[in-house]
Amino acid sequence: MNESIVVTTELTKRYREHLAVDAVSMRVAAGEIYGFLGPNGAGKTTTLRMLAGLIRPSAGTATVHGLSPGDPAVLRRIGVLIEGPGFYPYLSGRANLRVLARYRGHGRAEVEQALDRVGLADRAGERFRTYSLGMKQRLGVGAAMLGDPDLLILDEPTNGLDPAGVAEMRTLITDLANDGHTVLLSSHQLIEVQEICHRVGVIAGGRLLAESTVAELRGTATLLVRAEPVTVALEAVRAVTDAPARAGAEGIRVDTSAAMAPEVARAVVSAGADLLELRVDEKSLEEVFFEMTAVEVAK
Ligand SMILES: Nc1ncnc2c1ncn2[C@@H]1O[C@H](COP(=O)(O)OP(=O)(O)OP(=O)(O)O)[C@@H](O)[C@H]1O
Repeated sequence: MNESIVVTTELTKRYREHLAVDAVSMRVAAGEIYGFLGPNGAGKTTTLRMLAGLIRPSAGTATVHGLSPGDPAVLRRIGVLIEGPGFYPYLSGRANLRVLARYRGHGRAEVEQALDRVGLADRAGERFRTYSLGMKQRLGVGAAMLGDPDLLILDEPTNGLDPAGVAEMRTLITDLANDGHTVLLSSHQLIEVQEICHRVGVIAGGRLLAESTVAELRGTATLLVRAEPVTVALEAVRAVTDAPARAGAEGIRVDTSAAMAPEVARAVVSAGADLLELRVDEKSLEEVFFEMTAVEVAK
């Protein structure tokens, strides 16, 4: 894997007796889109705030580009969108970014570059209050993009967007990663995470339950075989694979890769059974996520 940009070790945040983030050890590699995934109140925003240097951990450590999160050298290299920057409704998108740019020591050229990156160059002269929610969110990403930082930390960038807005944001984030930016985003919208993130960290109740690629998280695929008679088919399946196979109401489930499908089909047919259906049934990230977080809640 590429060089790690963000590394946390047992990172913890406690608010009085409440453990908001509980010993989280995570790693975000250069150039990847890392999805921080969890239900409401899981501890996503609190973790991102610690990484952005906005709040201090109660215990554990975090480094960004090998340095402490609040270090000025780090702040120059990261762009943050957490709980939306406050934009002035009566100023244009461009004027809003200019206000922020002046405050952060960036010039007008950087404002134009950021507007261009988030696809708002054509509408930059219009007042912020006339923007759609999707445009407002993109302006937020534009604000984070000022100075072209190499790491973007985006808290729920698609929150409240309609499907078209979600799709636009997804394209924007993918484009940014293709241009070499590293993106750490949080979300409870599993579908988008599944589609655009290279790796995900699943958090619930303050604890990081898993960190892996989406494919690894989903585990092996299941082949679903509907055939008659079931007993003949099950025996045939077991003769060609050692993978666990069981007959249930839907048919026979075989926990194996999709590549086994032709061999399983041949075995069932040559054993004399009628093959009614054969499909590869992959768990969606959503199913995995609910299974994992339900276990955590039940503890
Ligand atoms: N400043 C604070 N004081 C006390 N408790 C807090 C504070 N900030 C967050 N918490 C609590 O810490 C827990 C984690 O909150 P956090 O905002 O990090 O979750 P989240 O995963 O971002 O959820 P959401 O998607 O709802 O924003 C919650 O129970 C929250 O109430």
